[in-house]
Amino acid sequence: MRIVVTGREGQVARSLLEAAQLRKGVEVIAVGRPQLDLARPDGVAEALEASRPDLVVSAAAYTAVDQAEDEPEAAFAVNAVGAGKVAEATARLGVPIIHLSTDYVFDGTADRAYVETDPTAPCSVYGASKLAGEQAVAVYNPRHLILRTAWIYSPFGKNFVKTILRLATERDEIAVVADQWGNPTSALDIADAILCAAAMLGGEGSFSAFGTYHLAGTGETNWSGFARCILDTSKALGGPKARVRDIATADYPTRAQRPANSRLASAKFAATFGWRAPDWRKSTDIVARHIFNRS
Ligand SMILES: NC(=O)C1=CN([C@@H]2O[C@H](COP(=O)(O)OP(=O)(O)OC[C@H]3O[C@@H](n4cnc5c(N)ncnc54)[C@H](OP(=O)(O)O)[C@@H]3O)[C@@H](O)[C@H]2O)C=CC1
Ligand SMILES: Cc1cn([C@H]2C[C@H](O)[C@@H](COP(=O)(O)OP(=O)(O)O[C@H]3O[C@@H](C)C(=O)[C@@H](O)[C@H]3O)O2)c(=O)[nH]c1=O
Ligand SMILES: [Mg+2]
Repeated sequence: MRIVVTGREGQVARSLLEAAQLRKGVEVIAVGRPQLDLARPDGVAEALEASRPDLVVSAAAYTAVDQAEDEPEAAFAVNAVGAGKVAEATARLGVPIIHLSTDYVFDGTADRAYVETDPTAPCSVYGASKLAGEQAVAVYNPRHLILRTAWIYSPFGKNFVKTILRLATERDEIAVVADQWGNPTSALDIADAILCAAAMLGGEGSFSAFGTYHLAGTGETNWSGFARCILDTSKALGGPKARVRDIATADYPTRAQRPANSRLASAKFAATFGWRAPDWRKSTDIVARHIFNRS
């Protein structure tokens, strides 16, 4: 099976490329700028056709949450129009699409983990642009899996784990918000889950459970708890050390508003695909070992 993933250097794209190396019968090809530029929709179909996919993983996105508040047109061009173009191209090629979306489609006012049927109400431009992307993907290709995930970290690219490790080399104490709750999710786990789902989509027998799924790490924490776990792990592996101080969201002003509760219930994905993420602490340890070259 030939899987084409959009974006070359993204966390999910790089994790998929790495995961595919360990599997027989799966080839992952990453296509990104300049060949495939989601902000220039005219070339999207051509770039995907040229890579002859059996399945497309739509992972590329405008992911700068605060910056999106200042350039909503750019965020919507990539996350809504661009995602729709990718889906349209897959429909024309007659192949399914696995599209990545986010917990930030919710406003965070629920007092429990969100399920797939909960009403969406994004409180940021990024969240709104990703929601518009979900809707476009669903319109253009009925053979879609929309995977809403959250708080992605990995050995690759920019993410919270790498930011906290960097800050720990610069400071003795790091102040981190303790009133936003969610599920840290390793991109290495997402890649594993995607390959598991892809095998079912492309396997014998007709797959019919297309639709929207939540797919996040097992267990929940807040950003401060996540930072503590990262630094405990770092200390144990001989990496940088720092203390974490709990603060409130109001003490850490940002351009974009973020949901106070963005916990996702991933039971539907587990029931359909027989795959569940490891505990988030276990996955944090694995990613930290990759970063420190200690796996
Ligand atoms: N990061 C997170 O915490 C979360 C992410 N998601 C979603 O999961 C998906 C994967 O996220 P992640 O791997 O972390 O993303 P990254 O931010 O690591 O990577 C984004 C990728 O998108 C590419 N990209 C950005 N703009 C364009 C464009 N105009 N044309 C083509 N490619 C472009 C980037 O390319 P380049 O390398 O050239 O910059 C990069 O490869 C995204 O859809 C995101 O919205 C969902 C929940 C949480
Ligand atoms: C670096 C830092 C962040 N924070 C806070 C800010 C924010 O509320 C939280 C996380 O910071 P980030 O910049 O990683 O947050 P953010 O970029 O909003 O992360 C989001 O990215 C997009 C793409 C998603 O789809 C989401 O699931 C989520 O992962 O921690 C601190 O309190 N102290 C710090 O030192
Ligand atoms: Mg960020």
